[in-house]
Amino acid sequence: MSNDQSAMNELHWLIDMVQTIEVGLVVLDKNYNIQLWNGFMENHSGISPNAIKGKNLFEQQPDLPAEWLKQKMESVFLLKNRTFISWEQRPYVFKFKNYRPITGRADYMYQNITLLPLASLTGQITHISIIVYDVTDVAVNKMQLKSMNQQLEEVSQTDGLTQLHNRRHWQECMDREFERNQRYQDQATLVMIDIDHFKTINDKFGHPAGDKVIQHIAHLIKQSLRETDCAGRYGGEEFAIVLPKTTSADALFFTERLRKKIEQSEIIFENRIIKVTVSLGISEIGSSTENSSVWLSSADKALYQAKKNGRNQSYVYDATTDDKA
Ligand SMILES: Nc1nc2c(ncn2[C@@H]2O[C@H](COP(=O)(O)OP(=O)(O)OP(=O)(O)O)[C@@H](O)[C@H]2O)c(=O)[nH]1
Repeated sequence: MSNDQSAMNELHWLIDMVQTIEVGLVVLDKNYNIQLWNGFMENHSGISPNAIKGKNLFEQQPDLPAEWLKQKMESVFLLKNRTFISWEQRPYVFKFKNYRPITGRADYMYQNITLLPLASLTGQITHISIIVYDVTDVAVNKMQLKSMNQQLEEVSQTDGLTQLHNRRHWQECMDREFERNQRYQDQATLVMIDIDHFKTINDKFGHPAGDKVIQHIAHLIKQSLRETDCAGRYGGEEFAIVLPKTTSADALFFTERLRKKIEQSEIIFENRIIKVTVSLGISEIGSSTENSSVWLSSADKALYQAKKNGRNQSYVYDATTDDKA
């Protein structure tokens, strides 16, 4: 075979490969007129190379992000460097429908794109190539994994019975708020809530009824919170709330409103009416609150005092009478 024949064969093979490869290939001149549009592009756009050749890309594909893409291509022409566009930066450039059955959850094909400067025989950059990779499978897998990790993280931070933060995560919230408070010299108050005579409820109505009472209280707590408040189930029938930017006087308004709401509410369990009350301990960060453990224990002392004073009430921690509490 002569050299000429061999070169012709190679060219023929290359053209065949360009047409059938599972990657989109487009060549444009400086005016964005299409010089090459391979089989992949035809299959996904429904437009044949013959129909589109010589025509302006942006007129033929009106869904393209024209200004943004032109800017990218201008810099490729200017700097003579290739540019890479990831699906994470922009899910797709060409709006091609996704037909893959496994990745049926994605409406459009996710794409990685390379913009490649093409030099003429004289070394000038006269054309640009757009290479389109279908990365729908990778993108969908990655997004599924991310959403599963988010769900796992949420589950690991949530109390199963009440959907409030669990103790560990709530404690992280409290530590963070304490540190923020120390840095900005702000106000913050901690509230501990305990259901009164809960053992009696369990004994009288049974453990499932007790669980329903816990859920009911958690629901009323959630209803009363602001976006920035952080509430958790601290123990069996004990709840804890961090109220950022709140003084103990303001917290007392909050706890009394919540306490009355709980007192006035009823839980129906197997056609029986259960009524409960709660006791609440309040502690604002003050000069003697050395660390978050001290903050927590002062709210606990206030709660103890509320119980001691007869239950169904709020009690504000007072550092000056701490010994007596
Ligand atoms: N149903 C149910 N009961 C729980 C759960 N966790 C803890 N308890 C029960 O809660 C009761 C707590 O009782 P105590 O700590 O003695 O206090 P109390 O009866 O609430 O009385 P005071 O707090 O002094 O008003 C115990 O009987 C625990 O078994 C839970 O998840 N579900």
